[in-house]
Amino acid sequence: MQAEKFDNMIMSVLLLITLVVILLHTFSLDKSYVLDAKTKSPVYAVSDEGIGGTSIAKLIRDDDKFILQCEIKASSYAWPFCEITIAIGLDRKRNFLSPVDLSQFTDVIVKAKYVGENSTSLRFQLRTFNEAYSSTTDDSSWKYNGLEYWPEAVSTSTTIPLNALQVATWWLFDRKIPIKYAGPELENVLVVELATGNGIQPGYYQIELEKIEFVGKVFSNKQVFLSIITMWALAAIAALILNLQRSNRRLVDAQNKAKELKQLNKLLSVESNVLKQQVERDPLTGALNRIGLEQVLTKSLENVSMIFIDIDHFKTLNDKYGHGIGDEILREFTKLVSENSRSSDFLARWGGEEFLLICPNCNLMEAHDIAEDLREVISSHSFTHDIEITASFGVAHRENETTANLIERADLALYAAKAQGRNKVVLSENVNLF
Ligand SMILES: Nc1nc2c(ncn2[C@@H]2O[C@H](COP(=O)(O)OP(=O)(O)OP(=O)(O)O)[C@@H](O)[C@H]2O)c(=O)[nH]1
Repeated sequence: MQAEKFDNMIMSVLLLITLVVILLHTFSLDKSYVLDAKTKSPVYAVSDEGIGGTSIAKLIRDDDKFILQCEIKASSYAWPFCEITIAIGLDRKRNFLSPVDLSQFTDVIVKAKYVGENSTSLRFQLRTFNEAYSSTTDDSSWKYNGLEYWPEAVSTSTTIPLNALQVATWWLFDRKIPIKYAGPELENVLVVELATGNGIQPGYYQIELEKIEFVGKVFSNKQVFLSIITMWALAAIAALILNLQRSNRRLVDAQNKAKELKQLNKLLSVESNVLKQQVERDPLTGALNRIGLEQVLTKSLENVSMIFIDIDHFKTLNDKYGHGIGDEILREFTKLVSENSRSSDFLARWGGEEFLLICPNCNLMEAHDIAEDLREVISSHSFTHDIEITASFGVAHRENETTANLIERADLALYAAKAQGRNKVVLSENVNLF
């Protein structure tokens, strides 16, 4: 239960984290990189003058904008232009400084427009460096990633998705750039350019540039979803390990409990055996008592014979040696009879110095032989204090009769044995003869 609560709590925390991350990513965590009149990067006006053309460009830096004054002149140079160059990766002397990585941004908002009579398209370009094909000293080796567009007359803001930028094909062709580098690369931007468009007619043009703003998310969608998936995957692995540990612990607990129960069972079974012994056994001799005898006789035993045994003149023995010695003799007698009867036989103390030996799978003659052997063993045994005793035996085989009847017949045979002078074995069958 405790573990379940813990799991639910962890699950809720993970869900909450996932939700918060998605919400933050969607509605917040924006980043931007702004280039405006306050930028510290060097900003220049460039024209075709010097590369074969005669156009003149002049840059005025206002408080809140750049103004490019441009006189496009017809000349032998086929592609006259004027341009604002913001050298974000160069120093003031146009030396290579350090490129800026703009690849993590998704869009660029260009706030620029033509003012005055003449207007045409604008060319937005990012010039990038790749050591595979660029040289730090030759700016014509820097890739042209650009887009030409028509600025709105009213709204001066144009949003350009950065994935819409294309590499100038004339540059790819001129520089013999390998195809694998033919696509836009925005990792190492050195220069941001805003130039007049292609096919511009001679005349005076003025461009006002307020701001170029690169916008994007602090983390990319890929990063966010990868982190969420990683978090859930780690949580799943942790949950698996935890559950495995819990199962192992439960297994060990169960095994310990089973062991305890087994021990308890053993103890109970020992106790129950002791109790059974106490209930079914005679405390003095350890032979079965009447309850024990009854248990034996209710078993479905086959071919049962019964031997009634009575120690001769036990009263005299008691009188002579005392009751204590009499008890000792009874114990020793029981031991002797048990040791000299079959392991399948049952010895019970019927009362006083009287015993019954129940012999299953034993016909009358076999029972007679057992009794005879016992008689001899007893009479020849030297008991405690060198006492010698004898016993008389009445033997009966169970016929189709009640137990009481069988006992009575064995008792009668015993009586006959006593009558014949003791230390005798008499079969029930022969009782009537006497
Ligand atoms: N020491 C001792 N004596 C017992 C016990 N139970 C019965 N007795 C004695 O056993 C004697 C039985 O005497 P009797 O029934 O007269 O029989 P007996 O003296 O053996 O004579 P026969 O059976 O005719 O040979 C009595 O003196 C009883 O007191 C017992 O648990 N311990």
